[in-house]
Amino acid sequence: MKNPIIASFQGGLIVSCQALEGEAFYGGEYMAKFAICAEAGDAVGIRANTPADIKAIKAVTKLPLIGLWKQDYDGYEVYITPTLREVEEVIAAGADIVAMDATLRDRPGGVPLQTIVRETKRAHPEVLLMADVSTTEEGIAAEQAGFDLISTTLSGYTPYSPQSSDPDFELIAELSRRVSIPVLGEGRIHTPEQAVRCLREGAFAVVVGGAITRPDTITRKYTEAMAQFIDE
Ligand SMILES: CC(=O)N[C@H](C=O)[C@@H](O)[C@H](O)[C@H](O)COP(=O)(O)O
Repeated sequence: MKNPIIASFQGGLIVSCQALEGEAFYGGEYMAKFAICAEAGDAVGIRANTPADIKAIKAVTKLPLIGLWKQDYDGYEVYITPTLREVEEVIAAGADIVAMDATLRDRPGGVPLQTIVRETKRAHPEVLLMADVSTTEEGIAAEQAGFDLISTTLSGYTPYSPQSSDPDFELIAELSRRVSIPVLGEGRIHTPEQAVRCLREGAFAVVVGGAITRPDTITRKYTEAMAQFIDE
């Protein structure tokens, strides 16, 4: 039988509540408010960055939480939960699922992804692991490595994946055919119609961030469209 958290995601919307340092909404207090709004709007889960935000969100919602910790390491491109240290902190903060970069790129300390997956599963058998990928090959490798879910998070953010301002529907469709674990559509989903298309292409669930939780980006979409009209 499918894990109950995974089963609860089926066909649903997960809202990514993230703001980085320097953004107006930076901080757990604000992210918790976004999570409350997501729950009120019938989202099935939350995705959040940093142990502090994860703790703040867990305090105000019962929704399952996908946690990650973006950390830069000198000389490495991998930044989403790159080492076991971040994995442990994300779990200690209360995440039900840990999302991590599952590309085939080098990781800080030279620790292979398979080792991180194995060690995490050994120490925390109850925690689910989500593979953030940018290509079909990475998704297939992630399933073999023992991940529970795959998300298309990193398509457009690795130099070798398609660079587009829209969701990678092709990747969603291809991965859904090629792996047997759930595939989530994530990344640059701007509209409800695009979220529905992700499901049509085979996505098990959909993760939306900026289009819901980044008011500056949303504002810019309006101002740019209007400025274009004025210029015409
Ligand atoms: C590439 C990367 O670092 N993505 C991050 C992953 O956690 C977040 O910054 C995104 O907001 C999230 O993936 C949702 O995507 P969008 O905000 O486009 O709906």
